[in-house]
Amino acid sequence: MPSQPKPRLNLRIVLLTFALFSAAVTLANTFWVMFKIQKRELIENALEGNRAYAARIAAAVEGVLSSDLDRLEYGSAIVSKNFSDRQLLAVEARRLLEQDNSFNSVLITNADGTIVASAPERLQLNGQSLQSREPLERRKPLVSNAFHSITGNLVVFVSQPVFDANGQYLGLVGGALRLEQQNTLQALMDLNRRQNGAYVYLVDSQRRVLYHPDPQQIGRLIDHDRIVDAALSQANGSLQAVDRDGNEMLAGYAGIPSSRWGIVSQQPMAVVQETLSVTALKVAKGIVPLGLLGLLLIWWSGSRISNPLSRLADSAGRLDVPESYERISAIPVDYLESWQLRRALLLSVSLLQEKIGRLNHQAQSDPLTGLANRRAMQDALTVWLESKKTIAVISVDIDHFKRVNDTFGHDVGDETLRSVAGLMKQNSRPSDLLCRVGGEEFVLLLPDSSIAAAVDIAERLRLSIASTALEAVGHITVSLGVALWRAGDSMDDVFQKADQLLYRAKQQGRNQVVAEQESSATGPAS
Ligand SMILES: Nc1nc2c(ncn2[C@@H]2O[C@H](COP(=O)(O)OP(=O)(O)OP(=O)(O)O)[C@@H](O)[C@H]2O)c(=O)[nH]1
Repeated sequence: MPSQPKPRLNLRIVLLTFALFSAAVTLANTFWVMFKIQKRELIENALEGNRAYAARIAAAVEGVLSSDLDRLEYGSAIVSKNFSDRQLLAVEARRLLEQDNSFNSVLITNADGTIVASAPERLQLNGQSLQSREPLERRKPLVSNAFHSITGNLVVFVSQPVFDANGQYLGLVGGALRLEQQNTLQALMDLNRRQNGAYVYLVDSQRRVLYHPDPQQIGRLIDHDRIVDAALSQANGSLQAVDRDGNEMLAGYAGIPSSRWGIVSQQPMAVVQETLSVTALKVAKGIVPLGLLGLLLIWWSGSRISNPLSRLADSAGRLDVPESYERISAIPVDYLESWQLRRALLLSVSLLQEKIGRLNHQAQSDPLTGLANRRAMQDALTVWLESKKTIAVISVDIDHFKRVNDTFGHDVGDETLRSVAGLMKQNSRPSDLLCRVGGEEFVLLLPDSSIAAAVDIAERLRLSIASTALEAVGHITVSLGVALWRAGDSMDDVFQKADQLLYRAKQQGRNQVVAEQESSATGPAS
């Protein structure tokens, strides 16, 4: 099977990363959508506000101009009755000027455009020619575009033609509005100054600025500006566009039909962006604590979900450890999948440990007799030498076992070995360890035993074997050597001693026990 590298990510990291990532994306998305909606709304509101504002100002300007025309029409009617009376014309010009603040100067010209009366008189305009020829040619009520007057001021000229009773054109009565000076138009516009970076300006049909909150801009020509184009089309609407100075603007526009002028009310997009940034910051401040709480909650619940799985996975890698079953049982399982996994693992632990136990038993026992083998004896001694004060060692060897084999065959020999093992079990305590260490050699280890107690057991075993008639073989005997290990002794020396005592028992005629200290053999069974 091809070996794959061990994955470095664990479930907890995957789960938490995914959950936190999803939450963060959802939060960011919500914030982004809110931001977009808010932006759209602010833009639409600004556009609609400017459109409505431009329409309102246009209507007001239209009202001012039409009332100026009305006043001049009235003056025209008065002077037409006696146009040759210069005194009358002068009085009427003064009256029109002083009536209110509508005009900065009032002129009356004859049909050639020569000024025949004017106010204020200090300007001394009488006898000079009218700069703008258009009103003379058109012979209609007219609001001009801006132009430079005789005195060099930038003005617009509002005029009414003067006809006699026969309909003959006599000249005109007109009022000049100086764009840089206070007049009703200026007063109206100044009254309507706007907040939040928004402002209004007025252009004539030739794109010249007639009013602007920044006086520097008055008289300037605005070419190539979509917003001005829209205003001069005389429609009322709104537009998001870049102005001539390269600033993105949210503009409303409206036309003034009597003069073909246009009004623009506009607000830099940057102001909306700024409002938006402030709102976004407020929203973020509101969202962040709640968002953090949510993320903490996800972190906590993610940990709770993944914790049992992590612990189960960790335990799955160490099923062979003896305390596995208890450790896995202690893992809390709150949901079905973890419960199923725990149950499966517990089952695996039981099966595995049962199998390990079986293998251990097989590895540590003698297959013929079922007694412990040398390895098991070593393992037991490793533990006992640490914890026991004494261990009695009884070495057992069957007498003339070769004869059994030779006489009855190997199988009967094996059966005899099994019978001797059975008798050894019968004559020992559960705490004793019975081992087969060679062909027909056995060792009994008796923990916490005295030499006398060990001799008793050895003797009982000898008698038991000698008195038992085995099938096919009949009676056999064993010889035994008994030695005692005390804490601090060398175990190898004690085994050697037990073997020497056994050898002595053989030499002394077999079927007897020879123990240390007394060094006396208990006599053979008679
Ligand atoms: N059937 C059988 N015989 C075995 C086994 N292991 C060893 N033997 C035999 O046990 C016999 C041991 O014989 P010896 O060591 O000469 O000693 P003995 O005949 O018992 O004589 P003494 O020990 O001096 O009383 C040999 O014939 C071995 O072949 C076994 O597993 N099964």
